[in-house]
This record gives sequence, structure tokens and C-alpha cells, in this order.
Amino acid sequence: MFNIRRFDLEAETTQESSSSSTTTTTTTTTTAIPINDRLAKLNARLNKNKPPPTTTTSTTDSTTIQDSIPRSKDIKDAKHHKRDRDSTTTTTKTNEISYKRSREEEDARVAREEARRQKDQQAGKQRWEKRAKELKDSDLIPNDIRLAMKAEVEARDRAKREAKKNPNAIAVAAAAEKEKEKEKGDEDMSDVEANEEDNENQDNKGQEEEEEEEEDRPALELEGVERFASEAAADAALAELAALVPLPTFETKEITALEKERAKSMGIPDWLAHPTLIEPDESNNRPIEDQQFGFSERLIKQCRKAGIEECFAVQTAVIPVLMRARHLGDIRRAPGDLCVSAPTGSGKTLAYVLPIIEILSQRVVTRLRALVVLPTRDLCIQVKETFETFVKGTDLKIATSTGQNSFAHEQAILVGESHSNPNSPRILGGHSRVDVLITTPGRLIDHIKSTPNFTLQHLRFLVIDEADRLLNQSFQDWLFHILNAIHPSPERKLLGADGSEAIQVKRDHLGFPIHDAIAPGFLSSFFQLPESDVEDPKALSVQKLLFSATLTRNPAKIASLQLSDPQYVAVQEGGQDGDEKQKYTTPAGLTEHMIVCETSEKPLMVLHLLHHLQVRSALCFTKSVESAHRLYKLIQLYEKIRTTAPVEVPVVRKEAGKEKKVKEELKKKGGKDQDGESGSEDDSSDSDSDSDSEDENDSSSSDSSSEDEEDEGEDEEKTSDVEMEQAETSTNAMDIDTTTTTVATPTATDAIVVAEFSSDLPKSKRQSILRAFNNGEIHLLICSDLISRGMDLSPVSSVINYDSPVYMKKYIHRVGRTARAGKTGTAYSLVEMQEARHFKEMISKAGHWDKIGRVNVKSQEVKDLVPGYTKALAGLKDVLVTSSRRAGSRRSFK
Ligand SMILES: Nc1ncnc2c1ncn2[C@@H]1O[C@H](COP(=O)(O)OP(=O)(O)OP(=O)(O)O)[C@@H](O)[C@H]1O
Repeated sequence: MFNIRRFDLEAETTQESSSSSTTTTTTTTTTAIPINDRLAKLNARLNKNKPPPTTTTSTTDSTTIQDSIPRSKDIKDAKHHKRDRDSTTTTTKTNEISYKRSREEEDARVAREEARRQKDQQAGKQRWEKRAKELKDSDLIPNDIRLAMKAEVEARDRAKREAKKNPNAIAVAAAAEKEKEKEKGDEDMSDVEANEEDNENQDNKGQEEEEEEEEDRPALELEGVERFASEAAADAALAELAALVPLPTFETKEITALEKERAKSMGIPDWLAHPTLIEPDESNNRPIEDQQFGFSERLIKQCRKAGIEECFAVQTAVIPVLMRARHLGDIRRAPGDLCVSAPTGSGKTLAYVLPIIEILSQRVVTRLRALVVLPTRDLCIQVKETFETFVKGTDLKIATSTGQNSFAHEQAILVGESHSNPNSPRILGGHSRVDVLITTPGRLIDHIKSTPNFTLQHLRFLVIDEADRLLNQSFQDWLFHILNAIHPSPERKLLGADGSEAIQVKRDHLGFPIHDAIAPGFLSSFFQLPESDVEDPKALSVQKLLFSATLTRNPAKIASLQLSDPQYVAVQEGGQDGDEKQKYTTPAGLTEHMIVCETSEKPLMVLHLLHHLQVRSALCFTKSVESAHRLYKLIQLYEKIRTTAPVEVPVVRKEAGKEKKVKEELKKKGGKDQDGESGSEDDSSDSDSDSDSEDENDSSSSDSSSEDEEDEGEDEEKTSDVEMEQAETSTNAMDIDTTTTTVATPTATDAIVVAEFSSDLPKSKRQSILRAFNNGEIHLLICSDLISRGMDLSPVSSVINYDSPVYMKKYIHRVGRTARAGKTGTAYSLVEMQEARHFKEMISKAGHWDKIGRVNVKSQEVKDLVPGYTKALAGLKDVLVTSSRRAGSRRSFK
């Protein structure tokens, strides 16, 4: 194309030259040269190898033409011709120089431009490579870099928008720059060419320059577009990278061949044997506004209000997984189920609360879309409060159903009074006045069975918190009923709640059926639909989420959940190996101690912790309600004595062999030593009772009696007469040799405030005690295992295991009431002599022994406490009998 153009231009030149020569040769020669020169310049740019046309052709041409001129003018003309020839020769020389210079100029300019372009490209490439390296090298882009990147991307976006408004801006700017350069070049040339350029030349030059510009402009524009395109691509890649901030390095656990074999033989599924592991340290925290969470401005604002600036490790791992299926209406892909094991106090609750709120906040119609099942009423209340903190600004409705209110009242809350009436017509798709229901299993089953129009067919999330605890309960076959209610079944179309087929479709106020009256997964339950693969995933729109600090790996229990495409996420310390060790990660801020002592010394040890080690804001766990009550009364009495009158008590001497005598007496009465030997005593309804066999993943023994004894968690606790006997004899069993002691009288305001918390107390009393404890008004809260799991009592600075737990799971949950959310805390376990061996074995098996420090309390250290304690103990029986009578309890004291 370029060659054709060049040929045409030459032809035009020849023609132009011929026609001009018919009038005047001078004109012909003087006009032909600059054109040739410019053509040469142009051709040089188009094809540098092509030599420029020589002036010889022009001279020859003019000579040939001159043959036709009349002879009379020959002499005169000859003079003219000579002068012209001289002039032509001079001009030719000048033009050759000019051409040469101009070519050099042009080459230099092209080279300059090329160099500049390459430099730009190189700089861009380097910048991009540097940024990409930064991104690659850092697990996390620090906030300042991200902000800088964001600002840069925004600035470029702005520039792009500007460029879009004026697409030629880049080309025009470049052309202007070029024009400037050219002008400079022309100035240099002007001295040589000034005398040769007439107006026509000027015009031609202008025309030619325009032509050159025409040629250059697309090239410049192309260059601009290319640069623009490559920068835009780099920007897009940068923005994409900035948006896709790499997740913390979560590894999938590599298991050895032996472990694999072991897991296989135990029936542990592969996904459970290969958890995604996350270190529970702060380096895995991410800012709440991080794009990977995809939280709305509203939720971020609520989080900030609640003091949440970052997501903890478990939240960083779990929330993005849940938010992957963020579109409520997207039922094409079944979201896989998730099992999460993370230490106590690591923030598991928010790991499900925040995404549930974010996803459900898109809903149009109120349906029961999230069900949270928890083992105790107090936990339900706590989780409801958490939901309510973050739900502000949406119209989602949260409710609890725990049996603390009348059944009718709960029905009215769940489906409304008109729908809860047994005679009200059953509505296809059910009815709900709440979006999220937090419940204990027993009460939920009652509603599934007996509340008309209560349905789980719209469920999007089924959360089973404290999963291993709940899976140990077979109360009312709760899991079976829930799974049955959330899975569509063809026969259901034949059955209304009342057994009839007369089911109405729920309609809006205009009479149209409400669009999601029936959950997609249930359509085939009610209608005869053509079978298609597309329908399949719709049945699986429920996502089951299991959470626990000590998640079971019992295959039978896991299988009973009918999980679909499950994933196992475990937050645990690195460097651990072996199954036990992985399951029991304690909070990083927890310091653990054990105090080995005689059974009878334990109350004194509690006093020692309170008065000598200044333990406050403490939870003290006992093995039963009675044990808690007795200790509570004893310490209360001690404080009363201490703050009202100086105490002078007789010498208390160690009586060797007395303890043996006590034990023999106990044996005669048929009592057993301690909880380690008596499942029935220890395994109150509040206890975990996780069998050791479960810890070994031995499915065959998962139905051990201790597990079967588990109950809903707060129904019953058993009496131990043995403890009373021990209390009566405890002063005699103390290993203390002291003389008469006088204790100074502190004021009543110095008294340590102690309270008890158990399932015996009415709901209102329990709530007020928890409030007082949270407000710091109670120094020591003595409790059963009712609050050993899940309860988040913020001020707990210490935990005292008054009766040391028999199972590691229970230990983990109890000590996990302190050192929560990255804080520090201390746990003291009072280990009786005869329990010491078992305790050590249990802790060692969990790879935890090196974390526990042994504290030796010498008799001298508690000497000052003994007089008051002795007096309190002496008065205890009367107090207990009185309080027992008052409570109308059936406890018997012999
Ligand atoms: N991202 C966060 N930033 C600050 N505090 C948080 C964050 N996430 C959770 N918390 C706080 O940490 C405490 C413990 O959280 P949570 O009760 O969810 O722990 P958990 O893992 O469920 O413990 P457990 O196993 O004992 O039930 C709560 O007080 C909660 O408000």
C-alpha cells in the first residue's frame, strides 16, 4: 500500500514537472526541487532504503523541453539558461544538504521517540513488576499499601474517564509535542531554505505536513491507545489483585500413611481427616472492611459500634466460605456444609452470626431461614443478644424458643396467633413471623410436631453450636426430626399437619400466590414435576454449620448429620500432631495451674486463692449443684465471720490416718470416691460426659453409658450425700499444725462477694446473677457445668476447677471461660491426691501437660485462714439444713 502511494506520488511529480515546463523552465526547476525534497522526506519515512529522486531527471526534462522553444530567443535564453543552470546547480546542492539534514533530523526524531516509548514501557513494566512482587511477597497487603493502591487505581480511573470524554486527548497532546519538535527543527533549517521557499512551496509544505500529520496521527493515536490499553490492563490486573487479597495461608492437613490407615479403619471420612488448618494467632486477623468478607456498610458500622475492628482467625476462615453463596435466591449451587473446630473464646459465634445476617438481610418475605440449635437456655439468650447487636438497620426478626415461656406464647411469636390455632387452615409453604430462630432441641421438636404452619422448608442455615455436646443428646430424637423437616420428601404432599390434604397456598393481599410460598426444594413434594437434573441441587439449599471447641470425630455421630459436600475447618496451634492434640487447643492467653491437695483441703485452697492470690471475677466449677451450694454457703459463712468478729480458734492438729477412716466410713455407706469412678455422680445433665473412647475416635464405644446419661443440659442434677460427710470431717483431715490464731476484723465492705449459679434457680434469678457478675459485683461465682460451655462472661479472669474434670473436653470448656477474645486468664485445678494420676494422664494424652504448672501450697501459707474456716465449717451444717428446709428440697442429711 505504501509502495503504490509512493509510485503515484512520483508519477504526479513527473506530470507536474512536465506541465510546468511548458510555461517557464525556471519555474519548473525551482518548483520541482522542493517537492522532490519533501517527497524524498516522506519516502524516507516510508521506506528509508529508497533513494530520493535526483535533480538530473529534472534537468534532462527541461533540456528536452527547451528544444521546442523559438530560435530567436536562443542567445538571450541561453544566458538565462546558464544563470538558471547555475542557480539549479546551487539549489540542487542546497537541497541535497537540506535533504540529508532533514533525513538525519527525521531519523533522530524517530529514534528519540522510539527511545522514549521504550523507556516508558520499561518504567511501566518495572513498576508493575515491583507491585506484583509486593503483592506476591506479602500474605496480606498492609493497609497503607492497599489504600495507596486504591488511590492510584482511583486516580487512573479518573484519568480514564477524562480520556473517554476527550478520546483524542492523548494523540493531540502527542501531536502538539511533535509539532513543537518539528518547529524547532524547521527553525534550524530555515537559514538554508529561506531563499528558496515561495508561497506555493509554503502551501505545498503545509499540505505535505498535513499529510505527514495525517500519517502520524493514526500512529500516535495507535501508540496512545496501545499504551492506554496496556496501562488499563495493568490497572485492571492491579485492581483485581487488590480486590483478591490472598487469604491467610490455610493449609490442608497432610496425614501420614499410618494416620490415613487409622482413620480409614475407624470410618473417619477423608474430609474429616483432612481439615483446613488455621493458626489461632493475630496474624490471621483481617480488618472488618476487608473485601473478602463482602460486608455491607451497615454491617461494618454495627461491627465498629460493637468494638469489632477485625475478624479473628476463625472468622477470617469461615466467613468468606459462607459469603461465597451470598445470594439468597441463588439455589443453583448447593452450598457445602461446614464443620468448624476452634478454641474457646476464639469468636465462633460471630463467624456464623455476621454472614447469616448479611445474607438474610436481602430477603423480601419473612420466612424461617436460619435455625440455631444450642444445648442450654442461657446460651440461647446469649446468642440472641449477639444477633440483635448486629441486626440493627435490617428488618430481620430474631426469636428464641427455649421453653421458658408458655408454648402458646412461643407459637404466637413464631407463626402468629391466627396461624397457631390448631383449627386454622394449613398454609402451603407455612408461615413465619421470624427469620432467625434460636432454640434448644426439645422445644424445637415440640414446635415441629405441634405448631400448625411452622415449617423448616425455607431454611437456608442450620447451625448446630456446641455440636459435640448436642450430638451426645438423643433427646426426643431431635436430629432425626429436624433433618426430616428440612429435607423434602415426596410423601409429604399427601400430609398436612392435621393429616389432611386440604392445604392452602399463601397469597398476597391481591390474591396472588406469594412467590416463595414453597421452597424450591419442596416443590416436588407438593406438585408432580417433570424430573430434571436442574432440580437436584435445590433440595440442598440448607447449609449445615457445626461449631465446637472440641468437635467430635466420631464417624457415627457425624454420619447422623447427613452432611452434604462437607468441609472441615480447624483453628489450632501449629506443630501439633496426633488426633488428641489437634482437638484441644486452649486460648493463647491462658495460664494453667494445678494444686494437688487432700479432698478436705479444697475449700481452704479456694480461700487461699481468694485471700492470698487475690483471685477475683472467678468462676468456680463443681461437679454438682449440691457441691456448688455447699461451697457457696461455706464461703459466704466464712466471709461473714471474717468481717464481723475477730476469731479465736483452738489448735487444729493433723490427725494422721483420719482421712483413711473417713474413706472407710464412706465405703461402708456405699459411696464412691470421686467423680472419676462414678459416672452417675459426675455426669449430671450439665456435664459433657464425652467418653474417652470417643476421643480415640472409636465408634464402637460411642454409645457408652456416660454419653447416654447426657441430657438437655439443665434439667436435673444429682445429690451427693458423700460430700456432706467430707465437709463434716474436713477440719480433721487437714494437714495443718497450728496454734491458736486471732484474725483481725475486716469491714463488711471488704467481704468477698460470692454467689451460686445452677439450674435450680429460676430464669430471672439466673439472669440477674449473670448481670451482676458481668458488672463486677460478684467476685466468685460457684457453678455447676451449666455454664461451662459457650457462655461468654466477659470479666472472667480466673477459673477454678474445684472438682477436677474427668474428661478433657470438659476441662477445655471450663478453662475456656477465661482468656477469651485474646485476653489473658488463669485456670486453677484442685486435684485430689487420688485423682492426680488420672489427671496427669488425661492432660498428657492431649499433649497439654507441659502447659500446666504445679502449685504447692504449704500449710503455713494458709495458717491465717484456718480459724475462720473451722468456725464456718462448724456452722455449715445448720445453714445447709435451714436452707434445705426452706427450699423444700428432698436432700437428706444424716
Ligand atoms: N472479631 C472480634 N473482635 C473482637 N471481639 C470479638 C470478635 N469476635 C468475637 N469477639 C468476642 O470474643 C468473645 C468470645 O466469642 P465467642 O463467644 O463467639 O467465642 P466462642 O469461640 O464461641 O467460644 P466458646 O467455644 O467458648 O463458645 C465474645 O465476647 C465476642 O464478643
